[in-house]
Amino acid sequence: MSATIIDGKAFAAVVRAQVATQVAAAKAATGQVPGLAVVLVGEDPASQVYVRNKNRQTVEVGMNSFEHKLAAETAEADLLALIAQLNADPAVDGILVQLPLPAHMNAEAVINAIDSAKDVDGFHIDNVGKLVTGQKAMVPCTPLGCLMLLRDTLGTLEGRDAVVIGRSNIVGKPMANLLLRDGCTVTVAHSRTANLPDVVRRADIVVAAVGRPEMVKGDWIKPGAVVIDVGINRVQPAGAEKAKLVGDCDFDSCAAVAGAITPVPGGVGPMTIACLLANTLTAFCRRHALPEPEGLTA
Ligand SMILES: NC(=O)C1=CN([C@@H]2O[C@H](COP(=O)(O)OP(=O)(O)OC[C@H]3O[C@@H](n4cnc5c(N)ncnc54)[C@H](OP(=O)(O)O)[C@@H]3O)[C@@H](O)[C@H]2O)C=CC1
Ligand SMILES: Nc1nc(=O)c2c([nH]1)NC[C@@H]1CN(c3ccc(C(=O)N[C@@H](CCC(=O)O)C(=O)O)cc3)C=[N+]21
Repeated sequence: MSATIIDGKAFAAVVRAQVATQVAAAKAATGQVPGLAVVLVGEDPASQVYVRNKNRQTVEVGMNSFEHKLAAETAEADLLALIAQLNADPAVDGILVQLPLPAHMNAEAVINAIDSAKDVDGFHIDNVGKLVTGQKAMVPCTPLGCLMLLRDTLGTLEGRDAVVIGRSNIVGKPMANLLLRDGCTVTVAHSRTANLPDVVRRADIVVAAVGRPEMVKGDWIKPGAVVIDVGINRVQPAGAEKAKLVGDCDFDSCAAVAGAITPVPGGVGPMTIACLLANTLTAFCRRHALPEPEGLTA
């Protein structure tokens, strides 16, 4: 194996420590601490794990955490009423509605009902528009975490060829826009892309956000490229009792060729939560007309 392993877990701990320091300073300046409200509709076990982790880490950095659990059959109108209440609550700086929502709800309408200043996921149409046009926005947590890891690994991203595999609104598209803003030449690949391995072979930076276990193989990777694996796939290995977590990249074969690579778990996942806390602090600072948090925004 030749690649450097990018330790997202350790980097995320550094980000959280920076958030904690700046939360303490914000508290000293205002007498208040940032608050994050997380709304979970239904009982998806994976979502429950994330929400529990978010809750614990929010409290650890000195913020208030407000958890709202609603039954899967909750009416959309009731969820919208809760969002209206959180929008109006001065103790709440950030609102995250865990996705996916149950099928009977219109996720777009729900997301756009969140006050865009409190939209710490960066999914509200106003924040998407601001990101694309280069205005100050709330930047989606997973792509922001990937950007931090890439800047730390490579320094400037200017002039690099980047291939993002996946075009979702949550990961692929905002990732592509952030890389474009940092000066990369960006290709966005997806399920209809022709000759995907050849497209990926051009890349100095590969971001895989596909949701297909171990799809990206080592012989797709240009020697020395930086590989960011966003995928979180729970698989059941033959003969093994416990399910395990794998990424969208075949780790061993990619690590043999890449210059640097993120592992799963311990790569992008912990950065997503750290960036959620960073965004909540950013929202608090903007609302209280404090300076932007240092080193925590895109
Ligand atoms: N680490 C973290 O914090 C997070 C991890 N994730 C993980 O990242 C992965 C992607 O998530 P998300 O973006 O929400 O997923 P989506 O399912 O919304 O999007 C997947 C994208 O991959 C593309 N795709 C699917 N199959 C192929 C294929 N065979 N070849 C090329 N492209 C393909 C799809 O193309 P098309 O548009 O044509 O259908 C789509 O654009 C998942 O594993 C998810 O669990 C997600 C969020 C946070
Ligand atoms: N509104 C909304 N915003 C999100 O950001 C959002 C969401 N909905 N729905 C689900 C996805 C997924 N997601 C992850 C967060 C942390 C880890 C994470 O911490 N992963 C650990 C492992 C955790 C484990 O063991 O299961 C790791 O990769 O090391 C993973 C995935 C955020 N998402």
